[in-house]
Amino acid sequence: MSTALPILVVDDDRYLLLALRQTLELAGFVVQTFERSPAALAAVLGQKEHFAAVLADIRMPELDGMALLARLHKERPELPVILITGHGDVALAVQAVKEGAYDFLQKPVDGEALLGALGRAVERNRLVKENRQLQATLEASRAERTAFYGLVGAHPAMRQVYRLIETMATAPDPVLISGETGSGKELAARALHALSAAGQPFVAVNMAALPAEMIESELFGYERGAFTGADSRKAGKFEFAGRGTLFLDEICSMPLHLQGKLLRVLEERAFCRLGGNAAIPLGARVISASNRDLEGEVASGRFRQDLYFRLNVLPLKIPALAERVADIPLLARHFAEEYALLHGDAQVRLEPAFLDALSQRSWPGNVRELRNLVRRHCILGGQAQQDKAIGAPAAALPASGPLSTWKEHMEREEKRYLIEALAHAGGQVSAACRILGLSRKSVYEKVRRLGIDLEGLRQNRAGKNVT
Ligand SMILES: Nc1ncnc2c1ncn2[C@@H]1O[C@H](COP(=O)(O)OP(=O)(O)OP(=O)(O)O)[C@@H](O)[C@H]1O
Repeated sequence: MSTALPILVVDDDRYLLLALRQTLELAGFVVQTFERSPAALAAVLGQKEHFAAVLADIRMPELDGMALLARLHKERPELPVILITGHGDVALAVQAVKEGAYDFLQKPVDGEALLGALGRAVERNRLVKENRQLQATLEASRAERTAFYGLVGAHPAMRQVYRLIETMATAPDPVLISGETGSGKELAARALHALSAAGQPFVAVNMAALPAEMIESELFGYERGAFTGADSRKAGKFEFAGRGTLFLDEICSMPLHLQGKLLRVLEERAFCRLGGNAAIPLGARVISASNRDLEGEVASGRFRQDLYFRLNVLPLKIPALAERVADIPLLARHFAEEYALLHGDAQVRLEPAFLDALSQRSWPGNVRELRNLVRRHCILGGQAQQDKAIGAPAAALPASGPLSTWKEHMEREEKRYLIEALAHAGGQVSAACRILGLSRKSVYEKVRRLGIDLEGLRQNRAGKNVT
């Protein structure tokens, strides 16, 4: 410990003052003494000296030690004050410590006890100051943040999101993330997970991408024989999530009858596999997300109000890209860098005109759409036709492809999933039924409705067997 620290000593007893000065100076402190406490107070508040500690007699005329302590504690709360008390003053000294004194010493003052108390006091003072400096540095770097756990953005609205995520990470309650499609809801969920359950599983389930009949078994798992095709026990997403995070994306697509079941699970914090009775404790935190207005869904009776309240304990709104246009160049450069890194290419320079044009067009697909457009730009390079369009004034800019309707999107997903299962089953419908947990009737209905070439899938499989 450096001992060249300034200590203020105040005592109306001139002899004691002299003795204290000698002891402290011998120990290497720089000592300033006062016989009158108002002068001592003025020296501290006058800011001429930054004392490391104050040593004051408790009994003094004019301003006594307790009154001096009260003033110092109010105006310089971090400055340690040690009071010197007489024999009969122990109760008063205890009171002084309650009111903020760092310590007290009894007369006659023992040199060793004095140096010990002072050493501890200045050390604490140093730590408090250091901590304050660290906090200030941290605050400054927070205020300048341009990225946060995979989320890129320096707009105040995004910095507010970062702060909220940090706060929400300290509580175990459900979080409901809202925001337009492609605005970064899943990334926000992953950031929350990284801060609250790093090292534990993050399990994401997209309610809109799963056929309605499969959602229940996907979430809760099943016991052998729970339904036709359930020939072995299977764990569900709740189980896989363990003590981590279960991310329920597009929660508004959850069928009504399952919403009641999810509500019960969240309230009882336990669930059963389908066809089973054993209650499995729910250890994971549930984060849900919706790009539709859930309150509107509740009003129209498509979403249970009680479940909405249960999921929306901590609401987190991700702003649309249109609300943070200033972040577009930063995001575009980030995606160009990401592309170069992934493909081992030299980084594409993004021309100011290109960045300007990006900032002027509209982004119905939000950051996802921006990412796709920047990637296309990186792939096609400066000469490509698209580039001309991308670099053109806003009015001439095409969207990065028309968005399909909800129904078209769902049918595409359904078809893709069915083809995957059928291909996996070698075109055998009965085997695909087992994988999908669907009846033959409903698989044939889907094959017909979605125009899937079952024969082609079978031949493809046969061809593969031959070669
Ligand atoms: N702030 C961001 N910084 C960097 N990348 C982002 C940001 N926001 C979104 N992205 C990227 O955009 C894409 C879409 O993000 P994400 O899946 O999190 O959006 P979402 O809101 O969950 O979309 P949806 O509602 O369609 O499920 C991802 O590739 C993601 O990495």
